[in-house]
Amino acid sequence: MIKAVAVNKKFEDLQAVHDLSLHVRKGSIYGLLGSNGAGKTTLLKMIAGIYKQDHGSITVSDQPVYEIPDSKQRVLFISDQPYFLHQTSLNQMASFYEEVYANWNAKRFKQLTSHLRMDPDKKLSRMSKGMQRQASFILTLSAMPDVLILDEPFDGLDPVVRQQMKNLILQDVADRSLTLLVSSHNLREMEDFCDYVGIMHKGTLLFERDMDELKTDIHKLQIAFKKVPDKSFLDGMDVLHYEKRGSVVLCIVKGNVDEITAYVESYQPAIFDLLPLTLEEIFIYELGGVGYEIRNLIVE
Ligand SMILES: Nc1ncnc2c1ncn2[C@@H]1O[C@H](COP(=O)(O)OP(=O)(O)OP(=O)(O)O)[C@@H](O)[C@H]1O
Repeated sequence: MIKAVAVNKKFEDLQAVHDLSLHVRKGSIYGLLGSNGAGKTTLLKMIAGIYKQDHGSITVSDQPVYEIPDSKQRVLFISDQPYFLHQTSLNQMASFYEEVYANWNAKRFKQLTSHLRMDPDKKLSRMSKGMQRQASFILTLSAMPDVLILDEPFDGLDPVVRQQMKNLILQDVADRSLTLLVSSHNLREMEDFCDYVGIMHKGTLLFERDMDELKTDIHKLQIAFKKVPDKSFLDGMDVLHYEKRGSVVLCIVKGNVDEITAYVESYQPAIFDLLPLTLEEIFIYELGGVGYEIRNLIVE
């Protein structure tokens, strides 16, 4: 659905996005994580057709977004700073959206406004930051996009509204295969919300993976032995990290659960636990030093 290939973007001397390729499948939720200044917003704006890339190609449903203005009907972007026309209310913005977006759904607009208990006649500039953000969601979801691009969308929302917004999005993903690309610093929130995750660092994509695969492919082993075997024990597994504390061995390994279990049990451990890792732990072990740097920056 969204394909970026070898994309570059420079601001004067600063290479904000460097040779970046990314693929978001239709009907999936792709979480773009990364430290401050990694280039997430720049990339999202290029995918939304707001900036033009210097090199490389960006397509949505095989059409180049920047060159084909019609794609702006289907690809909508909610920025981290909501923007509304001067002195307008939600109802007035809705009239504007109705003129611009061919798929505008007035019934949905009314339902969402009432569901979120928003006053549609109140001036948006007099609303709180969180309410303005909700107004952006209402307008954007009522325009019925095929692709929604969100830049740190949940910042400034209280936990109840945060969950309501996520539920609305999930409903559109399930009902009409909405494709979502969302940037965030909040690793824990993205862990539960996304199907795919990509990590940007200094303008490049370090890592792009399916969330389920990611979690089923890497494990933490805690093994207590009566007599700890020598280090050749590790040679039979793909070990990312190893620690020995007395008779207890702690390993982070990649691979198939059944194969790892059979291998460890052949050494007749006294106690053996195989545990899942959090997304945060996976980054740290998979990305080595960069993982530590990212963890410090992107976890709340
Ligand atoms: N319009 C611009 N003009 C000049 N430099 C820019 C512009 N927009 C972004 N940059 C620079 O490009 C780099 C990437 O910025 P970007 O906003 O894309 O990062 P980000 O990952 O979204 O960061 P954050 O998480 O802090 O929002 C930064 O060094 C930023 O200063």
